[in-house]
Amino acid sequence: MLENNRNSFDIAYPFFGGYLHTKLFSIIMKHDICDMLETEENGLHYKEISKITKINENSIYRVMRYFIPFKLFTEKENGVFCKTEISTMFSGTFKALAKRYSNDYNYKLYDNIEESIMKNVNMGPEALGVEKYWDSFQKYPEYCKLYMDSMKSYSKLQIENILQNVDFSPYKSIADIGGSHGLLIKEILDNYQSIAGINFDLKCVLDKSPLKETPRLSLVNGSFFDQVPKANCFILKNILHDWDDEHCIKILQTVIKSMDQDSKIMIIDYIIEPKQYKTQQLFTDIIMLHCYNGKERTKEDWDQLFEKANLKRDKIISNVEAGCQILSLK
Ligand SMILES: C[S@@+](CC[C@H](N)C(=O)[O-])C[C@H]1O[C@@H](n2cnc3c(N)ncnc32)[C@H](O)[C@@H]1O
Repeated sequence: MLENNRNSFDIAYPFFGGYLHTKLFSIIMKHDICDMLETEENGLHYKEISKITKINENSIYRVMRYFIPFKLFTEKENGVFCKTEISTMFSGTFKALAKRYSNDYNYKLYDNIEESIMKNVNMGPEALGVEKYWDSFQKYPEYCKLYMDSMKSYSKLQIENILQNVDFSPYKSIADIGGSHGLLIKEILDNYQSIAGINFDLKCVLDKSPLKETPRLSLVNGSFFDQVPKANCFILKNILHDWDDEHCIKILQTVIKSMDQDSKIMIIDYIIEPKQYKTQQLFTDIIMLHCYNGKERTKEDWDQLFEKANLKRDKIISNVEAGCQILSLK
């Protein structure tokens, strides 16, 4: 009976306790506590953690202990906390994503999510006091940095897979439209010595990127609603899901103007499969609604969009880690 009760609580807790859980997790991430714990064997006493972070001894002990059932830490001996597979993840691959999503800006951003859901309109920017989500980057440069770092680490999860699945050799020039940190185009150029690349994004984003121009890499700023540079291949990775169909068509039309006869557009985004829902896709679908009026799309949604933009889908290359690729022809 007791076990049953515990199980029921474990199931029920994330539904009503998620806010507290993530708020506590944000303290762990803000103070880089996962990084402090060296190995799964050698831990750190909570009094040491308290000294480094300046968090009260008693309360940091209770916060660390809180996360033990969630396997974020283990407590080897009284008061000594050690790393686990999960905290290793949060000091590596998922560090930047976790920092961004558990950050105070995100709490501010989601404060009015109920309004977005009630109206099916993106009210997120209003919560941040800006007209469009992208304007928040100018207003809060430190949030822009968190965002870029998170997109970079998310991209790292995708890039290896993209390079394995896509042959870029037919193209002389590739423009990554909304390329942000520029990690993808840099990797493509490193792998294909004959290709010239362009990383295209808003000025405020490129100004923050450590990426530098090289003889084969140009950095071009501007808006994809106005004009994009000419290229043989245009990559739109995690771009169209940020926008409703009407804006996607405008973006695609801008790209079409810069295409020549043989140019291709490569869209790298999710494809929702109704009978195989994935947590990650449905999570970002809600973010898209609240922040941008965008959405994650099914294959049918994509095809309808392409039809409206006068584009024909060439092929779906493959399902990859954290994304899907679709090739479109003009
Ligand atoms: C979700 S991020 C994707 C970044 C990158 N492609 C990736 O997959 O990591 C969307 C990008 O679109 C850019 N963006 C938003 N509005 C834009 C506009 N009007 N013109 C050009 N880029 C824009 C943002 O600055 C951001 O870098």
